[in-house]
Amino acid sequence: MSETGDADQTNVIEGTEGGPENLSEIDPDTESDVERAARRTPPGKPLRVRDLRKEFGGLTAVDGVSFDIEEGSLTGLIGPNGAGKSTTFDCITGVHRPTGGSVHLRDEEITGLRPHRIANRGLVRTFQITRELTEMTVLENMLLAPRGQRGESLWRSVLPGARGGVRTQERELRDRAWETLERFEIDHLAEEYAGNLSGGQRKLLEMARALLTDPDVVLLDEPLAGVNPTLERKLLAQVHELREEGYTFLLVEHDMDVIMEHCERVIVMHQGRVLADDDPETVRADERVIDAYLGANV
Ligand SMILES: Nc1ncnc2c1ncn2[C@@H]1O[C@H](COP(=O)(O)OP(=O)(O)OP(=O)(O)O)[C@@H](O)[C@H]1O
Repeated sequence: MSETGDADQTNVIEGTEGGPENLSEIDPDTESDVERAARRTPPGKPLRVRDLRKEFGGLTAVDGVSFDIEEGSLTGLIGPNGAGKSTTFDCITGVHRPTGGSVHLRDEEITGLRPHRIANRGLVRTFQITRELTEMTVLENMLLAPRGQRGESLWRSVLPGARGGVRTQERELRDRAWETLERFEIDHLAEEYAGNLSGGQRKLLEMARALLTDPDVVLLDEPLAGVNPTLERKLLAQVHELREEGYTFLLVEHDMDVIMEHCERVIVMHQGRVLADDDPETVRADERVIDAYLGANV
């Protein structure tokens, strides 16, 4: 069965789909096995992006982006407005089907797969809590693992009809939901409607939901927007702790101080391309980066 063939059996929880372009996978290309092997991720680099492109009509939003992400790292992805950061995230996570290039997660090519398929393989991103989800409690948000997360397959396996151990799996899912809420110190809010949470608490919930399914690689999309300094410290401390446990993070964040202080590596995008990819100090001193930011409406 194709990767997209059974997608409709699941409920759409969030608007992560990029439209008709997601409905099919990228056509198999004609490259040789040797070329294909060269694009796979080497050991210690769970995510490899090669020559990624995305065009919207006549506009090239992502123009040949390549990078590898190190295991257990916190890498920042920055760039002025319109640089192509979100589109890159969307192409990696299957929200958009790339126009060209490839994405590998460990040994597997995930280019053009639908978001939940990619999540099932261990790459997730944080999603904003949508309006429907604000009308559910925090715990319900956790248990209703959103489309595009590994929990979906876990949840499906506890539905009637699944073979054996249904209660055990359901209990495990609940236990993990509680543990994750405790980890982010929002377990006391479990019965609260998500809509009643503060901006910062919602960000913690978004992160908890992404982490619920124990992913390998987590893409954080502006996790600190609207977060007060106390919660910001808490969130960043969690990210560092999780990193030490082996999770790998790629972070899009507009707060440059956070990026420079917390990431060991920074990828700078400008006009759809990678302008610099280095440690924070080197990036900060890079004339091309300074020019790109000075010339842009950041
Ligand atoms: N769905 C779309 N249709 C058409 N153009 C798009 C679409 N999404 C993004 N773009 C365009 O692609 C370019 C890159 O946008 P993108 O949102 O990826 O940049 P960004 O670096 O994330 O910017 P920001 O920091 O402002 O969020 C921009 O010119 C944007 O207008």
